[in-house]
Amino acid sequence: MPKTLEGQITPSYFVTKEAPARIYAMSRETKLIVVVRDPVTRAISDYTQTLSKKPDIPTFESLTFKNRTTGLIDTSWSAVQIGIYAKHLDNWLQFFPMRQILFVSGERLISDPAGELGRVQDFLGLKRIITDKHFYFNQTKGFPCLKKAEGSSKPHCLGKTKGRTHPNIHPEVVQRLRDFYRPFNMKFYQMTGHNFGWD
Ligand SMILES: Nc1ncnc2c1ncn2[C@@H]1O[C@H](COP(=O)(O)OS(=O)(=O)O)[C@@H](OP(=O)(O)O)[C@H]1O
Repeated sequence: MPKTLEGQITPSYFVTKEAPARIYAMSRETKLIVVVRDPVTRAISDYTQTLSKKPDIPTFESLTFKNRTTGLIDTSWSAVQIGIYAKHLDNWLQFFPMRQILFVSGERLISDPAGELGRVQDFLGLKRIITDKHFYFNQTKGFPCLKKAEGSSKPHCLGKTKGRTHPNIHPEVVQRLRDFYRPFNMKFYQMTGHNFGWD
């Protein structure tokens, strides 16, 4: 019988302080896959998702800053906090070696899904079964879609909650966030040995 791999997906694992110790206690051989994207876009996407559920929340700008005049960023706001990848990774590296962690680029998952999934398959020790021929780019959605969904002859695209239009954020605020994340991004590139090109 072929060996099977079991997996579980939860976006909050990566940023949960207790998660590495708990997973390590369960199985120290576990392979970890994390999808990361530009933390600034991630924060805006996060805010957009919350806004779609709670339209009355304050503006992105007012949540970003502790003090708008000094430009002091509120790092306790989860949309900001989650994007400090180097800090979260540090926590995982107390338990797991880098070779057991794969970071998938969210940007490349859109521009080159087969390439990125090639890395995932290699990391999991699987044959490269998913390739370019499984995808087509849907211009309307702005995302790649599967030519055929599993067990079906029909295409499959991501659901309508993906690719929500992000609100326009003042360029000054975006720039301030870019400056804030830069040192953490550099540290993250160093730790992973991979330049994600977010600057
Ligand atoms: N497969 C794949 N490839 C590329 N990008 C993807 C993919 N799946 C989800 N996304 C984008 O991730 C953002 C958060 O998605 P979700 O709404 O699914 O978030 S959550 O997992 O429910 O928290 C959201 O980003 P934005 O659309 O830019 O806001 C999703 O579009």
